Amino acid sequence: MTGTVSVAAALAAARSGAPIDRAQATSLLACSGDELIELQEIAATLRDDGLAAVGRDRQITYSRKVFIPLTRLCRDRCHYCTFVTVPGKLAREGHGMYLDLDEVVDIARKGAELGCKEALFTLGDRPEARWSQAGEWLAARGYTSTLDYVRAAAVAVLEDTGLLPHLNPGVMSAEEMRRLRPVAPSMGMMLETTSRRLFTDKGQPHYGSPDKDPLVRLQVLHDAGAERIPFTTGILVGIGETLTERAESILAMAEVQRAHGHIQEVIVQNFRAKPDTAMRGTPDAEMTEFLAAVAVARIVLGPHMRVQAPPNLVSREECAALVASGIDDWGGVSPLTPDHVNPERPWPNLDVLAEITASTGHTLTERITAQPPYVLGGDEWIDPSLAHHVAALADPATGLAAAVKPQGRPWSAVA
Ligand SMILES: O=c1nc2n(C[C@H](O)[C@H](O)[C@H](O)CO)c3cc(O)ccc3cc-2c(=O)[nH]1
Ligand SMILES: C[C@H]1O[C@@H](n2cnc3c(N)ncnc32)[C@H](O)[C@@H]1O
Ligand code: MET
Ligand code: SF4
Repeated sequence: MTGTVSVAAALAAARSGAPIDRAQATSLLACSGDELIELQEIAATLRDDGLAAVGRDRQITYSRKVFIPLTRLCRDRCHYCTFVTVPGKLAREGHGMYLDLDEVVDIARKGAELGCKEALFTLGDRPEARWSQAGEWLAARGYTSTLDYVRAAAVAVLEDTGLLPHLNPGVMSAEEMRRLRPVAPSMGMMLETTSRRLFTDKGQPHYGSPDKDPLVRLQVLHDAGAERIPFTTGILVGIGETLTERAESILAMAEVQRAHGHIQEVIVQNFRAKPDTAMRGTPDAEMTEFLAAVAVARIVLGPHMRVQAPPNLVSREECAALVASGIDDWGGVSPLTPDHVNPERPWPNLDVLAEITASTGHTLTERITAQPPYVLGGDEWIDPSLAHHVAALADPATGLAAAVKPQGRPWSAVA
């Protein structure tokens, strides 16, 4: 057990660029007032230096995307989740267990018209393990699992629209990721937290959700690294984790990145209570704590990590505070589809986001789903089966988005 560290000593360590340990990170996560301002300055300077060093002075990126909720059925029951539903409810509302391929392609095609370049597949984890209706729906169409269907849907999007899939289907095995790698330039799964207590203890948000065991999630992160998949992860702030647990979660992501180098971005997402969930009475993540978490993530993960916070989960003024805390990416923003995970929080219009970003002295810059170093990294990171699809949307000089509209093109597996 490390002892407590004074905030002043932890700030001095952060300022000097020394590695930050658990006790120091915990102490920094508690900063408020003038100390928070100092913490934010350290983090923002680190971000600025990192971007300048790679020739991207003051660029803050986003990915123009459509959100494709392939299925809302899930074997888990996270207490904060409003996305998850049950077969009876879907049937009553006249919806299928999954989106059909033509529904998927229809969303992507409308997105392509609006210049979207990413198709974000976010879905429930392995619903067939809990719901026979899910397994039957898949079997009737010749699919062996939800992830098998994700692969087919990604191929349909690539061929019919040219959008690049980003897969966020929850826990995957190494073998499942290997099968999906040729159809998506990037994938992701939030670590959420390393707190095992939030999973093992009755009444806690991850109790009863086998896919939220942090040991399982850390294994996924390591497996994705071994498979050389540009990977997005992150933490959910304010679900009942202590500051020490929050510090441990950030340090764990840094450790994974040191081992494999595949973490293309880290999302720091604030919990927002939803009325129809078990956590409806839990207060939203507190803004001071959230800003400190963003800054500590930046400091621990370093100048070359892309640190992302979604602009739709805070106010306009708070967006500026996120920039001041060291983010350099807004994540996926859609001119078409809602954020189905946070349906009550519309994205700012892209002109407004550009204005907000400009007001902080930065330039809003469009990227594609895989972050520039991975786009430019060739075969090590982008499967050869996707090379043409990616090249069609990327600026070859920067690895960011080119000024083009996606177009469908045939996809085939390259051995
Ligand atoms: O609209 C959303 N996009 C989410 N995204 C997508 C993200 O906004 C971007 O599309 C990706 O970062 C593209 O690089 C996630 C992606 C992941 O890999 C893991 C978690 C998330 C979480 C969300 C989310 O809650 N809402
Ligand atoms: C897709 C990601 O969205 C996040 N997520 C799920 N529910 C909420 C909520 N109520 N508030 C904020 N983020 C949420 C989780 O981190 C999940 O992994
Ligand atoms: C809708 S939540 C995002 C995808 C997956 N079910 C997870 O929790 O990781
Ligand atoms: S957060 Fe993801 S894993 Fe948890 S219930 Fe919702 S869809 Fe399922």
